[in-house]
Amino acid sequence: MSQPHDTLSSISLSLADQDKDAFAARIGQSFSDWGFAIIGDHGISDDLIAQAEQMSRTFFALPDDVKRKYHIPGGGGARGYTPFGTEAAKDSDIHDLKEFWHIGRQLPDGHAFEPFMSANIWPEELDEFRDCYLELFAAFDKAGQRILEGIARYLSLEPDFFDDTVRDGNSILRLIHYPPVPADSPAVRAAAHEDINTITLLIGAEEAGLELLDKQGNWRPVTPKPGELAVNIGDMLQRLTNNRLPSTTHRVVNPAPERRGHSRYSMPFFLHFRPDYLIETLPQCIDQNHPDLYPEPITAHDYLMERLREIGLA
Ligand SMILES: O=C(O)CCC(=O)C(=O)O
Ligand SMILES: [Fe+2]
Repeated sequence: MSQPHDTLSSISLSLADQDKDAFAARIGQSFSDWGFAIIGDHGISDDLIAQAEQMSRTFFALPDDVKRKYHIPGGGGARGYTPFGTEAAKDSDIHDLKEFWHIGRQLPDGHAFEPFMSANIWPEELDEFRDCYLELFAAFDKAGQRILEGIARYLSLEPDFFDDTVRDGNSILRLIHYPPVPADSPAVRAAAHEDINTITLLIGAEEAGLELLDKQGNWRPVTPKPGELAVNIGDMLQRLTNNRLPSTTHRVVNPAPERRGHSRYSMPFFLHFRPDYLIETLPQCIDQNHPDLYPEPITAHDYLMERLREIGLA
């Protein structure tokens, strides 16, 4: 049962409805072995995914000057459009080969978290854009909550432990376009990095390229089937769990020569804690063999700011 599995196999989220403990054991094992899990039957409808993928293709096909109207200078890419050649991984001086759009949580007017979370902007060229991605945001939130319930059970926490920690959290839906890659490009689509947040749920990784760095130091392709999610642990959850659930380094490599002429589209949802949530090592994850690696608690917001500065986005 606790033997490390040698491949990343797909886990059905519907198992959580039939046998909560079995689901928790399987995803817990997958996350502790790999920092990743492939999740099927996640409840996000095929139609919604297809519409969202189509909308992303349509948006990124707009002329450059139209897209750039939605770039907020000095906004760190928190909302709206970030052009090709802006984001670089930590300690990297070569930019990733991608452009992206960020959608944040829609807070009701006057919400206490407004100072931490900018308002969304929407492209006026695409009528259904707002509704489509707000629906996808909500669907990701719901799937994420069910996955977090499994993680809570795995860690011997109350099953609803994470509900309050992520309520109205600073989560972000990112639409990414990786354009065709010239043969002589020195850069890669996305350089090796770790995600900063709690967990990430990704649609679109069936187009090859995503790789994780395993515990032996080898790069391994992450290959969900169409419609499945690739889910990974971020630095904030790694920190909360005293590294019991690792935030695994991953990257998106350039395609084989015959696919270089094709774009790649993906849609990660970075599920975040509430900005005021204090990330303080879980006592369940500290023992004699695992002393507390993070004796200084930090709020999710302060941690995020620290990390965004490192990648040139704050
Ligand atoms: O596009 C992908 O498959 C992964 C993207 C990613 O890792 C990220 O944006 O943090
Ligand atoms: Fe990532």
